[in-house]
Amino acid sequence: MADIWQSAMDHAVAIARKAGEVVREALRDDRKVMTKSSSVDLVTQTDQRVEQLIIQSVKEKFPTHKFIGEESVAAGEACDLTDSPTWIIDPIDGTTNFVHSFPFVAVSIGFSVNNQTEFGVVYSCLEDKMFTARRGKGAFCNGEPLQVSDQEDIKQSIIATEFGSNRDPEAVDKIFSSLRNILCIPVHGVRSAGTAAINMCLVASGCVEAYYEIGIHVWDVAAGSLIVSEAGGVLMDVEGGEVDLMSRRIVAANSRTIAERIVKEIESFSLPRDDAPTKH
Ligand SMILES: O=P([O-])([O-])O[C@@H]1[C@@H](O)[C@H](O)[C@@H](O)[C@H](O)[C@@H]1O
Ligand SMILES: [Mg+2]
Ligand SMILES: [Mg+2]
Repeated sequence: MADIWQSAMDHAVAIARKAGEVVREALRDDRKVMTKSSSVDLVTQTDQRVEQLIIQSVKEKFPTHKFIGEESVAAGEACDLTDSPTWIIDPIDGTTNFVHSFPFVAVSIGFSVNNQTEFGVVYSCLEDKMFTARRGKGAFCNGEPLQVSDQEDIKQSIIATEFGSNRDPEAVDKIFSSLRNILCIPVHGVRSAGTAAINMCLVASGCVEAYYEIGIHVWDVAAGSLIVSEAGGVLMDVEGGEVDLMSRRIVAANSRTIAERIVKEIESFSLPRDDAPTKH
């Protein structure tokens, strides 16, 4: 039976690759850096240009589809996920890396229908790695199948996390307390790619056993979540319940065993949900 979303996924792959060319080109120029929620929450004109490139191209082919775009939300658009076909876009995941020419920068495009992610595309622009997943049909990198690590011993594992852009001392204390707890299990190591989407693709590729973070947004993880699941991985909330992509918290792991072991060490805290009503 024909897959009604195949043409949309094909478009996502094509536009992600084109966006990656824009990102690589922009790395050759000076980047005008602006800030959003704080002095360390960076955005550039390239983030904004790439998001508009993706959205305009989709509107031409799929005029009834909806969007959740990081920079559109930053400009005041709603972050509401409905049953409608919705493109969940992070035009540059790893903007701080992009500003500093640190070589892990991704374009992330998730696609949701009836509140279920149907496909995810993460293009690692400088590695030229196209990570894709279609619900129920596996996860791939440049067409090669992905499989999570089979490591079940946390003490033989590498764990990825990020420190985000939250500099509130109480939050930072919990972030570092969780990091200390996990490091002292002990694990083999902790890594930060600087982008949630690439961290999740590293889980899907079997390079790290788990990634966790409190502070992410739905656009950071929508595509990566399906790529992890379709590679045989597990998603969980940082307190062990079902993952909620709007909750700003996630654990993505190769197995429930590793996920539950990580959860035990995390000092969790809550943040306003992505879909919380915006205060006017
Ligand atoms: O802003 P951006 O580069 O698209 O996304 C980034 C995320 O990928 C990362 O996990 C988080 O720690 C950063 O604070 C930032 O949110
Ligand atoms: Mg992001
Ligand atoms: Mg971004």
